[in-house]
Amino acid sequence: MEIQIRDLAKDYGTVPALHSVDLDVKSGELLALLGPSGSGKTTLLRSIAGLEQASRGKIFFGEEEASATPVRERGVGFVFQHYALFKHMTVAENIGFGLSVRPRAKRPPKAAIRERVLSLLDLVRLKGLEDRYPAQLSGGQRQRVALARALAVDPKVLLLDEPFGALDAKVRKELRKWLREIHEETHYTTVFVTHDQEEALELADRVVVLDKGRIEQVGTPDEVYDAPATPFVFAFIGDSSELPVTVDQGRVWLYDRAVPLGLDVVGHGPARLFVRPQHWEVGAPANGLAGVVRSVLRHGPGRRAEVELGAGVSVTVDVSDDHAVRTGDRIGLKPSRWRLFLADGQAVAPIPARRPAASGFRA
Ligand SMILES: Nc1ncnc2c1ncn2[C@@H]1O[C@H](COP(=O)(O)OP(=O)(O)OP(=O)(O)O)[C@@H](O)[C@H]1O
Repeated sequence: MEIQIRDLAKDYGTVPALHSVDLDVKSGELLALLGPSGSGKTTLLRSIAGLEQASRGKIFFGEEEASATPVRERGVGFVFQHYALFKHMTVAENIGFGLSVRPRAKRPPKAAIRERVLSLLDLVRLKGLEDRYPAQLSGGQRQRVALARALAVDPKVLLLDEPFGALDAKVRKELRKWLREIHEETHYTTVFVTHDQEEALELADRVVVLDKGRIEQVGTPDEVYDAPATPFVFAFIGDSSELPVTVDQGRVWLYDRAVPLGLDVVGHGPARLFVRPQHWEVGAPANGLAGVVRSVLRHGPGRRAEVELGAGVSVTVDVSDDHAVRTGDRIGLKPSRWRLFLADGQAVAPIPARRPAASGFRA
């Protein structure tokens, strides 16, 4: 079931939480809503569910206007971060609940409900735990039950609000893998909210990056990481350094020094240059932007240096172990990949991406 969101806006009194959001969710895809706290992720998800009344705009499930359909009839499966299962019901009763409370005419026979519950238990890898009570499960197991309960009624869309947010890092990682596997098996159209970029990039087919109630970018994990569309997305996803530069006659200047970008750029005026730590080439001071190494710290398998370029500008640089870079050294830096945004937020030139992004320069 595809979802179309058109010009959706939501205000809480005078506080705008969503501004004119347009979004298409493809049938069968796993879409992440990613953004900092207060960016509107939950409001968007709850609006899709019908739990929040939008101030303006429309939502379609397929051809049908969902925004005109009562919540109960939207056919939405919802899993919350703290979805309290019914404590007095067993796992099997919890999962079968949605089916067992259907009106008599639509309610499957008891044996059919039992069969559906057992197959869902199998799907969420909890076979054998059907007679336990929620208090006898771990947090991760409870979220699996919550997902099975949401799936029991065969929803048109599945909505997950920080489903693993309350769990520890190791369990989160396991459940991430598990959710991806379940998605491969079931292909429910799924939208999930997370503020954890690693979770979004690892799990989702596409990521929607939100800030202040607006969509900044929609793209595959590779697209949002390799070719961020806006300065916000570049700064928010992955590590990066930002240099306040000026574009003049095809060259990019950090104050009075030309930044060695290897090609000319189109545009004029103040701009923001973004570079990821792994995209600096380290050489002699005369061979690039000269700077002084202020610190070198271990970072995963390699090392990461803070390099001061002067005038209060520092950048973070990954250095391989065989580079003898030490605190106090003077080195020269050249960006191998970068992205430049003019003051109006437009990208001047794309980063050569692993997966080719739209290429060419802006006129
Ligand atoms: N019931 C409410 N009443 C008033 N303002 C609200 C209400 N719910 C959300 N907001 C405001 O709307 C904006 C978006 O909130 P929302 O919960 O959608 O953000 P979020 O991205 O999900 O944040 P978080 O990651 O912290 O949950 C915020 O400014 C928030 O303070």
